[in-house]
Formats: sequence, C-alpha cells, structure tokens
Amino acid sequence: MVNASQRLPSNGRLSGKIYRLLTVLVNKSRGETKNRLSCPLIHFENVGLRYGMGPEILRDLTFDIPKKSFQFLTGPSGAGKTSLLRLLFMSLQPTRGLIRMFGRDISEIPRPELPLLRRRVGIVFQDFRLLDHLTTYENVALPLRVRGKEESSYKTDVLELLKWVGLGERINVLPPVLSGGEKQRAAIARALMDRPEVLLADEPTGNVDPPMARRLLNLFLELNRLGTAVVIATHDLTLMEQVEARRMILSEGHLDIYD
Ligand SMILES: Nc1ncnc2c1ncn2[C@@H]1O[C@H](COP(=O)(O)OP(=O)(O)OP(=O)(O)O)[C@@H](O)[C@H]1O
Repeated sequence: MVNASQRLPSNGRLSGKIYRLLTVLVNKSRGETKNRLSCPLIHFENVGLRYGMGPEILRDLTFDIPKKSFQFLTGPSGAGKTSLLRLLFMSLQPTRGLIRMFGRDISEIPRPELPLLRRRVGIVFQDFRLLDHLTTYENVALPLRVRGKEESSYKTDVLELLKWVGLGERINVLPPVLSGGEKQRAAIARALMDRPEVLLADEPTGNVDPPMARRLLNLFLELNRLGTAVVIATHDLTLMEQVEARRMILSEGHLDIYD
C-alpha cells in the first residue's frame, strides 16, 4: 500500500516528462496562493442539503479539506457523494450551514465571481461533460484557450499528457467516437490542465481496466505530492486498498472521517 504522502514505488513512477509537466502545472498555481493564510482550502460547518421539498440527503456535515491532502470519498450508491462533490465545486448551494472556499464564505460571493473561484477547482464528472464538437485535444486544451493562452505555450504539454493517459492516438477524434474509458481519461486530462488547487474526481476509474486505474491513481498521487488537494469519490475497494489515505464515508446523510 502506498502512503499518499510518500513517493510512488519505482514500478509506479511517472516518466520524467509527465513529472515535469505536472510540476509546471502545479507550480504555476502555487505561485498564486503562496501568500494566502494557512486556513484549510475548504471548510464545511453543519452543512445540510435537500433537493426541492425532498428529505435532507446530507446532514450536519462538518469537515475540512486541508491543503495538499488526499482523500477518498465513499459510501453506498445514493449516499450523496456526487451531491457533496457538487457542493465542493460550488455548483450547488447548501440548504443550510456554512461553506468556506479558499477562506471565503460562498454565500457572500457574488454570482459573477463564482466561475473565477471554480477555476481553482478541477473536476472530473461522472458523465465526463466533454464537448462533442471539439476533438480530444481541443477539449483538453479548452480551459487554457478560454483563459486566452497562446496555443504555442501549451500544445506540447497537452499532447504529452494525452499520450501519458493513453490517448496519443486519439487526439483528433471527436468524443462520440471515444469509448467510455477514453472519454474518462480525456476528462481527467482536461481537469489537470486547468492547474487546480483542489481536484475532485467522481468515480475516475469507473470505466477503465485495472492497469489503467493504477496509472490514473499514480497520476492523482503525484499531482497530490506536488501540492494539489485531491478528493476521489469511488466505490472501488481495490483502488482504495492501494493507498493509505484519509477516508470520508457517507452513510444515511452523515459523514464519518477516518484519518
Ligand atoms: N437533481 C436531483 N434532484 C433530486 N434528487 C436528487 C438529485 N440529484 C441527486 N438526488 C438524490 O440525492 C441522493 C444522493 O444522490 P447522489 O447522486 O449524490 O448519490 P451518490 O452517492 O453519488 O450515488 P452513486 O454512487 O449511485 O453515484 C439520491 O437519493 C438521489 O436520488
């Protein structure tokens, strides 16, 4: 078992090129946060969530996501993992309680500012959310293009990352032609490209075979080792057994944390 705070064993090491790429991505975002207070990246206090008039599906959640932490979020189907990730991504507002993102109470953040804050959070949705009219390469490069970056400043990095997640031969293909596992890897590459301080991933290994799951886990671990906080929602016990990391377990609306 790998401790999330340790280096990977030699058989799981990333290649020099991908290591350099991750280092560059993380260092770029670190520069922006260097002077921030040492408060947790995310703080939840007595948070509750219900959809419409339905029952409360998340109750009294109080926890922190510390900087540079690595955690699995697990629990039975329907326990609320995706809903909790959506709260963490600020795409849902809690019904009650306090959420602080990067030190700011999200209920006080003007709506137009939310997209800027979301750029600091990378997310891999369960349904991938790739744009069907853009190629794999264009989908992964999109966050950088939206920021107005010159293609020459990122092209090599995007191609290298795509190669590393096994999509080197699929760069010019449109998402409808990709398999579920390929779409998932493209979605992961896109989330990493956005230089997140926190990475949220919903069942990121749900559609890939065990060797690719291990490879993706190594990518998340290395990104975390370089300073990104990682939250992986999963049912995959085999995946969780490979890393000695914090477990956040949702059950019947409540959250238990095992450090
Ligand atoms: N948009 C919605 N409107 C109403 N109810 C919802 C909505 N999204 C989720 N729910 C309900 O909230 C509960 C938690 O769902 P959620 O998808 O967060 O669980 P989950 O743990 O991610 O499930 P799974 O492991 O099956 O993906 C479920 O009872 C679900 O039916």
